[in-house]
Amino acid sequence: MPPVLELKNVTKIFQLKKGLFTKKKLYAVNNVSFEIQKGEFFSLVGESGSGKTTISKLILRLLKPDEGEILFLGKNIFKMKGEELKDYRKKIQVVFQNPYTSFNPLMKVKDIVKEPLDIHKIGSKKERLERVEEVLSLVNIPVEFMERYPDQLSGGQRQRIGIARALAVNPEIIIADEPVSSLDVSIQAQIINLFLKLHKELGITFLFIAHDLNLVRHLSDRIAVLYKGEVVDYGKTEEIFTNPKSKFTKELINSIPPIEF
Ligand SMILES: Nc1ncnc2c1ncn2[C@@H]1O[C@H](COP(=O)(O)OP(=O)(O)OP(=O)(O)O)[C@@H](O)[C@H]1O
Repeated sequence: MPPVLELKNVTKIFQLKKGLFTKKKLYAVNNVSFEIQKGEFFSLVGESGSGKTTISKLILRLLKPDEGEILFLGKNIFKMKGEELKDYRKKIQVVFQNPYTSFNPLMKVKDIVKEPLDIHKIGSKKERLERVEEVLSLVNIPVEFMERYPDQLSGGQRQRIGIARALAVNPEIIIADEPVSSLDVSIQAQIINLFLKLHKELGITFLFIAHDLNLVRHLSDRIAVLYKGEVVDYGKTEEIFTNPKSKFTKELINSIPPIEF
């Protein structure tokens, strides 16, 4: 079976204006390669500006690479059209960083979670609502919350709703882009434990994006460390922690105190 997702020598260049008539090339993502196998918890770690969000935008086809390929189950995502592209959009779901801004405040929880099922026309009206109940229970949100609006929820509850929404269409992979960085520290551990549970119990494939290496240590099967757009360390989590190749990864390991769960 091919990897769920594979990046092959992907480069993304932004043209920055330097002066009135001069431009400078910024290699936001530079010759990046990694693969994510089915059922794997894979983390992409790097400091601010290292290219993490650009990579997730490339995977979501919101940007096009200047070089390289991105393959989903062996198929080039930039060659997909029509039904194949719709299917790709269904199979790759995202949990965003900020649960305060990622939902329509006028939509009830049940409609927020149901929306991907509506968009992809999955199931009958009744089946869609049953699926909403099912995924809410997976993220430990009581069923009575279905009638609430986002501003009636705490930050942690909102992020659980975001995760339920991503789960609704039974995706092949979930991209979680810094999903706990806007939450209180006390809530972060709860949400991290939820990701761990979903991965262990349901075998969901994750691409988890974070700036904190120690945060992803207990979650990840494998990690890629990004520095200035390049992958400087890539491999099994414990190998990276015991034998980091790059100076930057060593600094990351030593600079941040381990998180207790
Ligand atoms: N549309 C754009 N135009 C020009 N430069 C951009 C654009 N998007 C990103 N960049 C630059 O590309 C580099 C990588 O940005 P990116 O947002 O991918 O980093 P990041 O690792 O996700 O950072 P953060 O954790 O702060 O979100 C940065 O130097 C950023 O300023």
